[in-house]
This record gives sequence, C-alpha cells and structure tokens, in this order.
Amino acid sequence: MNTFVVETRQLTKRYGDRAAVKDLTLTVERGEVFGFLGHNGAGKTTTIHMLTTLLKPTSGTALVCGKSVTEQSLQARRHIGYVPENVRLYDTMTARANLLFFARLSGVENPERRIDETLDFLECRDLAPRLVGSFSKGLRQRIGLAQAILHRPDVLFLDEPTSGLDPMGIKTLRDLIIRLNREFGTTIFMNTHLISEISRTCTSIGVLNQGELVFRDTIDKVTQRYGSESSLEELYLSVTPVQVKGAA
Ligand SMILES: Nc1ncnc2c1ncn2[C@@H]1O[C@H](COP(=O)(O)OP(=O)(O)OP(=O)(O)O)[C@@H](O)[C@H]1O
Repeated sequence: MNTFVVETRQLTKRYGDRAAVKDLTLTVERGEVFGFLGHNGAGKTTTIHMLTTLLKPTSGTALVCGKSVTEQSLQARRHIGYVPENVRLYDTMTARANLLFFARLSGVENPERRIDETLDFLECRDLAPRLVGSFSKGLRQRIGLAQAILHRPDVLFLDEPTSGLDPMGIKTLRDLIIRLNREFGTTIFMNTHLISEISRTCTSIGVLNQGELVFRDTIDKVTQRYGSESSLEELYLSVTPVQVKGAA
C-alpha cells in the first residue's frame, strides 16, 4: 500500500517568468511530522497553497492521500486540514459559533459533540462562549487549529504556526502538534524558518531555496550526521546560500 500522504512530481508555480516553486518532487509519509524550512520568499507558502487546493499549479502533479489536488480537489480536501499564518475567523461571533459554521460547511456529523471533543483535546473548552474578537494571537491560533481538525483530517498543513507567539504560546502549540500526531496519527506538514522548531517537533525536514528543494532527510539521520542544533543551522545555511543582487 502507498504510504505517501503527500506526493508531488515536478510541481511548479510561475508568476510571469519567475518560478516561485520549481520542479518540486517530494514525498511525505503517513505519520511524519515534516518541517519545510526556507528563507522568506523561498516558496513555502506557495507550496502549501498548491497542496491545499487553494492555488493552481502551473505544471507538475500533486497528490494528497492519493487524490490529485487539481483533478480531485474535493476528495483531496476531505483529507486536508490547514492553519494559515493568520487564522481567519469571524470576530463578532463566539468561538463555538465559528466552529459550528465551519463544521456545517465541511459536513461534520454531530457537530456540537465534535466541537466539544476537539476543544477538550486542545484543552480550551473555556474559550467556546467567548467572542473571537477579544482573543490574543495564541488563542486565535488554538481556535484555528480546532477548526482545521474538526473533520479529523489525515494531514494537517501549518504555515509558520509559531509566528507572533510568545515562548509559552510556542511551547503549547508544539505540544499540541506532537499530541495530534501521536494520538490521532495526523501527518503534519509545517512551514517554518525556525531551526529550533524543526529540531524539537519534526521527524523529517525539507529545505526549499529559491523555489527548489535542496535538502530532504529524516531528523534522525541529520542528527547522526551533523550532531547538535547548531550543526543543523550550519547545514541549513550551507544549502541556502544568500544570493547577492547583481552578483554574477
Ligand atoms: N501572487 C503572487 N504574484 C507574484 N509573485 C508572488 C505571488 N505570491 C508569491 N509570489 C512570490 O513567490 C515567491 C515565493 O513566495 P512565498 O510566499 O511562497 O514564500 P515563503 O517561503 O512562504 O516566504 P515567507 O516565509 O516570507 O512567507 C516570492 O518571491 C513571492 O514574492
């Protein structure tokens, strides 16, 4: 049986004559916590948008749980949860009303019960009656995460999930991601530019540089070969050389 949850072949997105993502061939296996690392503008968000069916690739193919994100986007979406960098919620509604709205949109059965179970899992049932407009970034993120897993997706995509969070918020989110992976078996695909997050949370890593995949391995192998977190940083910098504008 094919164990790949994400499988891309020469996936490319061009804007004019510039490739934001170029010939990306990548697989992520079921159960992995995959960290997708790269400088600002490397093409990480563009990749996630293509994989979550939000953006049409220029060329190449991408399957999520065996479903093409272009030809079978509705089927693919059933397997996908997505937490964008800035979670979009209705500020004038309570957390529960937001979740009910999304649960009904995605056809979740017994939505009230599922919302309670999800909020309990995320240890934030107390947020349910509160207006989302009053929430800190960390609490919005938590409700965004609840929304993304209401339908129990096979794979959860997170775009820079720790951006703007304080150290406690980062730790809470990290623990939740790890629990989600261990207890629900959810495969995680996480964009980040924080090497510390990769080494603490991920089981495997891919590095994107100027739209191209320049490194892919498991964290175990990386640690065996390169040792500590500072060596991981050296590895990252060595595969993502800074391009100086105007240089030959
Ligand atoms: N709609 C668009 N039109 C033109 N260029 C775009 C568009 N969206 C993204 N790009 C360009 O594509 C490249 C990749 O952008 P992307 O947002 O995917 O990078 P990223 O790795 O997610 O960066 P960051 O960490 O800053 O979010 C950048 O050069 C960006 O300017």
